[in-house]
Amino acid sequence: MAILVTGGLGYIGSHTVVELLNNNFEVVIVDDLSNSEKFILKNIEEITGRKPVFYPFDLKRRELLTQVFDAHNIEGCINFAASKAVGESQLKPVDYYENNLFSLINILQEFKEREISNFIFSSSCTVYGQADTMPIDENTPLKTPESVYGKTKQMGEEILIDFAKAYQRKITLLRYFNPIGAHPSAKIGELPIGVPNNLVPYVMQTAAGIREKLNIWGNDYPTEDGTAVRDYIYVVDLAKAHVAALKKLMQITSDGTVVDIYNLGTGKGSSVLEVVTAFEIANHVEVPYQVCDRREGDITIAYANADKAERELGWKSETTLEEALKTVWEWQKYLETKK
Ligand SMILES: NC(=O)c1ccc[n+]([C@@H]2O[C@H](COP(=O)([O-])OP(=O)(O)OC[C@H]3O[C@@H](n4cnc5c(N)ncnc54)[C@H](O)[C@@H]3O)[C@@H](O)[C@H]2O)c1
Ligand SMILES: O=c1ccn([C@@H]2O[C@H](COP(=O)(O)OP(=O)(O)O[C@H]3O[C@H](CO)[C@H](O)[C@H](O)[C@H]3O)[C@@H](O)[C@H]2O)c(=O)[nH]1
Repeated sequence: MAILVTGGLGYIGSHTVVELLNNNFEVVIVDDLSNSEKFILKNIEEITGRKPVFYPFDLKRRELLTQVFDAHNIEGCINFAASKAVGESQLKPVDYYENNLFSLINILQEFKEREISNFIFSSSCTVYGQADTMPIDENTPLKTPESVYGKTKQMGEEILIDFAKAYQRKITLLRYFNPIGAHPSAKIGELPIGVPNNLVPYVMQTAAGIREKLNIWGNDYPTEDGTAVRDYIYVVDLAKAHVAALKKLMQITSDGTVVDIYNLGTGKGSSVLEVVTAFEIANHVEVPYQVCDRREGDITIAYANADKAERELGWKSETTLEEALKTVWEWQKYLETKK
């Protein structure tokens, strides 16, 4: 019996594969390497001493996916594979809908035909938009996301709920807040391909001298220091939540529909300036910055109420912001050795 992990060589996927292997799951990865690199597979093997099965192809190729389901006894899927750049999604909407939704539908067709259950979906707190109250729990009303990327997440959730209801299957939607950090071994982390859009990779590259200055997008928000607030969750903690969610889903033996939804965050909001300062203190480096206009589409504040995950999955975030930011710097040093 094996778990299919799509996008398993990507940032969150690779950390989750490590946790799955450490928990003795058999893992089958499908990843087309569109936003990841093959050396991550070797490093996963070095960290865990175990070898996941790996297929390098695009999930939109249904016939290849069918062969994977024929070859392995798949009993569940964690679906990370998706395109995730918010700005790019506005410029290439059709490509984003195609990649994020066709991939999902192809997997669900296999599930449907083979009576497989246990599906875990990577969703995002972007489905809440700018929530009216903080912290954000799972009952906070959803808003139409600003970006095409966000819409693919909301549509993905709806497709999965309909799938679970119609075919009596078990699904879990995990809404991540802002994942950061790298594995303590510094052998896997977020690959900086091109100019980073996200805060922490940009901070990392600025500290390393790859970027001259961090642009802080706005200091006129109605927050304590004027910069926007997010909930930064350590990626290894996030990976562990997937294992907990999968175990819970697999333990449910009764036939029938199960739709579980969990917010995964720390419960604590940090401003952009707080992240910059924490990075400097944790790593004894300087992060030069300048304040610029707000970035279009950004919200003011988002942080999670993750009590439901603690109650029902026995999971909670354990790593502090400073600890997580230390692993970011170790990862940057590792990347320099690979040049
Ligand atoms: N990183 C975040 O801030 C964040 C926040 C919320 C939700 N998410 C979601 O979590 C998931 C994982 O994010 P990540 O940060 O690890 O991204 P990532 O880009 O590092 O990983 C995604 C992986 O999927 C692969 N992939 C993409 N399209 C594919 C396809 N059609 N066929 C096969 N492989 C394909 C890529 O090569 C990559 O390795 C995504 O669904 C993302 O939308 C991420
Ligand atoms: O160079 C930068 C990059 C970011 N920021 C600021 O840092 C904060 C965090 O920005 P990120 O881009 O790291 O994260 P977002 O919260 O904007 O978006 C991320 O989290 C979302 C969920 O809320 C989606 O999942 C999305 O895919 C993912 O990129 C924002 O206030 C942003 O304006 C800067 O000031 N400078």
